[in-house]
Amino acid sequence: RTNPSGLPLPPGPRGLPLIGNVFDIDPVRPWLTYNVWAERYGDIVYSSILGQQFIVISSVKIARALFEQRSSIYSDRMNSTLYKLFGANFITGFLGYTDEWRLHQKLFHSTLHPKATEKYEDMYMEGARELVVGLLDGFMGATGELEGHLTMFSAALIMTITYGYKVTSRDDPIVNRVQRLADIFLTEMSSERAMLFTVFPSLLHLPSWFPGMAFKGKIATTRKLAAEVKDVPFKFVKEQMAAGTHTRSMVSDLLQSYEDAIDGELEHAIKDTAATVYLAGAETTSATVLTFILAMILYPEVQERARAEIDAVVGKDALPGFEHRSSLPYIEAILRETMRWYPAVPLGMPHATSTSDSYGGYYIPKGAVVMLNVWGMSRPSLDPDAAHFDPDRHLLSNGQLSTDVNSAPVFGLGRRACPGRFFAEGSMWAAIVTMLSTLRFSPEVDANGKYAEVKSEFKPGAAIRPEPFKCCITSISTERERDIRASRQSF
Ligand code: HEM
Repeated sequence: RTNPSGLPLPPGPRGLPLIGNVFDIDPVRPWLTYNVWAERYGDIVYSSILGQQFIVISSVKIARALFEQRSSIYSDRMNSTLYKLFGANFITGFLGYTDEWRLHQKLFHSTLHPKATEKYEDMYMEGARELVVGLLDGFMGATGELEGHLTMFSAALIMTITYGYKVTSRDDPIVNRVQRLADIFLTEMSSERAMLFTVFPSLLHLPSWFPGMAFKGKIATTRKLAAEVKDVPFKFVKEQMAAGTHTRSMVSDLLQSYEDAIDGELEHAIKDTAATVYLAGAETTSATVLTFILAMILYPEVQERARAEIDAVVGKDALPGFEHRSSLPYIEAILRETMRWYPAVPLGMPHATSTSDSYGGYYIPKGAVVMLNVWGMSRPSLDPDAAHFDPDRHLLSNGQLSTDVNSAPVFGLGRRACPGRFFAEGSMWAAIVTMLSTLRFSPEVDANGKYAEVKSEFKPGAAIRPEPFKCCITSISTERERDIRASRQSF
């Protein structure tokens, strides 16, 4: 669609010529700026940065109308030369709305749809129990130490499910390599830089000694690293399969189910989707579980109520498992509330329009970047209660879970919605329920016997996560602890 009736662009802040609104936006926490804009201009706001037009949506209703009902227009991504240059253009989330993306989508769907992910439930539980034992044996209350345990939890689980590869130490070479790549992508391919080179690709010809271009010096090694991240674990699976020693995984399932149809293109796509899993899933999962622990320390009454639900449904000394999930609505509500309270990806991943459109009397240009202000939908600035962690907001008066279609889309919406959602929810549920059944989280006690203050402060990154905090972790059930240690032998 073009703009034949001369419709206006959506309202928004007036920017400076050429650079647009670049200086208006909080560079570290842009979602805070978008909340202010939503209050001032409404739920659909237009802006521009360095010539790139973008639209920010702060209402679930509008987001659904565009991303779901008009998904053929709103499912593209910003096509930055920078991604290609760094060898990051294999990542599913960066692909345009192309046949290559459709193939990735099909592969993800066949292994990660809700029914298919049930086959990973034992692995989620195994990971959760390893995490609990790690916290009981190795956690000394030091700042930052908690992050290490959670990073290990999500990395090990992702490697097991994706490649059937067992990670046993924090120095694992395969995990180190992919984590290094994730760190480089995060620092060198910021959205602002990606946008700049999308609008002015010729700037990329400037030499690396030119101010602001030093990142070019890292391109060759990053591309090599990206190739290794895709090839090394994939080769591991193929070798294990050839020797008949492989354990079931996403990659082995895909290789087996497409056995007769495998050609170069398909093999390439399997490698790329598998490597995407760590880059998309590791930080988001560990950050969300860390947020959960912070909430439990700040809201001890929620922790106690959760424990009472587990004891009543599962039995005082028995261990919870997936067979209990549907009978534990309060635990499910805690998981939902954790993702609402501090959504790990507060602006989702930007979509882009593949043709022009109009909505609500406004013109939406082709090629505009369209962002979901998930933060604003989760925490409307006009709701004084929004900062409060309250799982009850997800429950009906009869104690059952609500099916609120207006809840913030923390996994995105439409055809580009997160394909790892069920994997993420299953693994986080296993971690949360296992920890609540065996551990108590509390603030650290200082030399005078007083609880140290814990603040809810968060830092941005690939996923936003709490600033390091100190805490105490104690075992609350010797029976469950014993059974967890014993069950690890059988995995
Ligand atoms: C708490 C955990 C997670 C959160 C909060 C999360 C959130 C998101 C969000 C907001 C998007 C953008 C959706 C959109 O564009 O509308 C996304 C995309 C994506 N996520 Fe997740 N995610 C999580 C875990 C995972 C896991 C475990 C995987 C592993 C398979 C994964 C794989 C992906 C992929 C491949 C995309 C890109 C989809 C596409 O562009 O078509 N995510 N995720």
